[in-house]
Amino acid sequence: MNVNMGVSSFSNHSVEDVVAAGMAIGPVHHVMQLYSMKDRKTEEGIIRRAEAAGCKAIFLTADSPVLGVRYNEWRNGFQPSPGLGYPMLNRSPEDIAQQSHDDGFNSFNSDSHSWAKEISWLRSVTNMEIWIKGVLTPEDVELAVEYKCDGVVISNHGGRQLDETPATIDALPPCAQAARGRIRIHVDGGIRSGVDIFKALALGAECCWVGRPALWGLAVCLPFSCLSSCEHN
Ligand SMILES: Cc1cc2nc3c(=O)[nH]c(=O)nc-3n(C[C@H](O)[C@H](O)[C@H](O)COP(=O)(O)O)c2cc1C
Repeated sequence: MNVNMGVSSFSNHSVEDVVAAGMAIGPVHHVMQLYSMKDRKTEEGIIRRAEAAGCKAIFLTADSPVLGVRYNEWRNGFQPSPGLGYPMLNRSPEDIAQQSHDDGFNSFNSDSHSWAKEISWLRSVTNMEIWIKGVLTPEDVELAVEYKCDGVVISNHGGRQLDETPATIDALPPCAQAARGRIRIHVDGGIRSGVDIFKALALGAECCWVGRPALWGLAVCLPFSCLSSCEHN
């Protein structure tokens, strides 16, 4: 099916385990999602583990220097289920139970990132491809070209970061036009069927990513349903 897998820095399973599970079902390209972090040693540790596990690229998420205001999560007192930690951040379940989700997120992530600072640092520590996830404007596509990034993911974080962001399917065409073939373009957000994928490819994306459909498939019937949610939609 040519499915790729992106591993979050906040994943509840390690990149080593996720890559092993992916490779057990077929050739899967893995990428490591990264945030700009306050502690470069933690950030570099994630990069080294991703390289050793065989990830091809870093997806640097640019849209979350701080966590968005998430009323539902506040109302529900969102926390990962007991027993789940953040192994890529070396945080045990007990560690993360001691902080709210927002405080935990904001304690790791740098709120002062910039193109110049982040890209040159990443280039100095890894040969993996560098993609910027969370681009929504032609201006940012131009900057990604200028900073010699390998690709951009047109994404609004599934609409979970800021209210009122443009839909990615609307942001895609001007971004693809600005790219003029100089940089690779992927998209995510609201991709729910083959027709959605067709539209995204027609509007200039090379590839689509999905977030929630995989989780819904897993929640309903574990891995079989997840695969079937990819195959049938
Ligand atoms: C539960 C959940 C956790 C997420 N965590 C991250 C994350 O750690 N880093 C990140 O860059 N994006 C994260 N995202 C956003 C996804 O990577 C992706 O941009 C989004 O889910 C795509 O929209 P879709 O769910 O409509 O397919 C998360 C999304 C969900 C639903």
